[in-house]
Amino acid sequence: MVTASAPGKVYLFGEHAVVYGEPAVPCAIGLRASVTAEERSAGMRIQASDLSLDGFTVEYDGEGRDHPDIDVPDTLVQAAMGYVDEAVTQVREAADAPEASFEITIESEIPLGAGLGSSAAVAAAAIEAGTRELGVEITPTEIAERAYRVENTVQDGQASRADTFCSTMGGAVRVEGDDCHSIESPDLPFVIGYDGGAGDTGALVAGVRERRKEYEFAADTIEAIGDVVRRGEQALTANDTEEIGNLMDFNHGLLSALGVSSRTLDSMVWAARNAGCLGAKLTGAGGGGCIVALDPTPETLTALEYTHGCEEAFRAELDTDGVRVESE
Ligand SMILES: Nc1ncnc2c1ncn2[C@@H]1O[C@H](COP(=O)(O)OP(=O)(O)OP(=O)(O)O)[C@@H](O)[C@H]1O
Ligand SMILES: C[C@@](O)(CCO)CC(=O)[O-]
Ligand SMILES: [Mg+2]
Repeated sequence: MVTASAPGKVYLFGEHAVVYGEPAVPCAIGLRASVTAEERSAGMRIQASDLSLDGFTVEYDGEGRDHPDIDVPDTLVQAAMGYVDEAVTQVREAADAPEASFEITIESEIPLGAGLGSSAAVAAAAIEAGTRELGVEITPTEIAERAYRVENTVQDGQASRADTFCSTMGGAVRVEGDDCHSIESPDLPFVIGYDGGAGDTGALVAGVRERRKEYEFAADTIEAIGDVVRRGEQALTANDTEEIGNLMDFNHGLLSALGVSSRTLDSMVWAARNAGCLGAKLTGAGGGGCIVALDPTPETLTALEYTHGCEEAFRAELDTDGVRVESE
């Protein structure tokens, strides 16, 4: 039995545009997803207690699938299982063990579908745990590549390597197409606001694709996000947190124009700005979920705690540890 974990992330800059080849800078944070894999002789069994309030267990054997808790909607089970199914496919391929079956248990501190990269963390941790359980050690680069394939399949062939590379390597990273590397980042005072909701990454990415097809200025907006990221990288190198904040504000406006913000995300962004943060933006796919603000003072955290629509506000720190084995 092997347990591996991987961190969630916030985007300083560049989500969505990164799907079209612009650069992005996500940073891993200290909230992790843990996946335990234990080989079984036949039939997969998956336990994912964070997926619904009551939690549920899914058993399947590759042919059909039944889930004993009949009150869990099929769509939730399907959506939920996509990432795990694909991660298991990657494990079997990496270990050259097409018949391998597992009992998989997922436990996560990362809210689901909220822009903090829960899917990438689950994929990376599942690949590490599953391959190790089969006695195969793969490099972080291969874990990142295989976790990317998981996201790309579930997101209908439209995913970037940003979330999966960041979750696998930890720390701050820069991703542009298939060019992925770790970068130096100052310790930034992240404050996260969470509206308790979620957005479907695949659907939001598809929405941006439609907008981009319909309006050429939406394509320009995506390029403008790329320009913001390039300026953001200079600000990071110069350790200029004020400028990083300004550029995060700009980035949020452009994401809003692409249609991926929401009323509560905007309220939280404005609450943070009114509290005097250095900058604030939605993080991840959007539609609902989390914003990230920079504020070394307690003001933004307090303001978010009193903001209508904000369910939870907390500080987060850059986590330099990527995917790691917890026990074997
Ligand atoms: N704890 C978990 N247990 C099982 N599956 C999970 C868990 N956390 C995430 N997942 C899978 O990831 C999906 C959510 O991924 P999605 O990409 O929509 O959001 P996210 O990764 O949290 O946010 P973003 O991609 O915007 O950063 C869930 O529907 C589920 O399939
Ligand atoms: C919206 C997106 O850019 C980030 C989701 O966390 C999608 C992706 O990069 O695959
Ligand atoms: Mg995701």
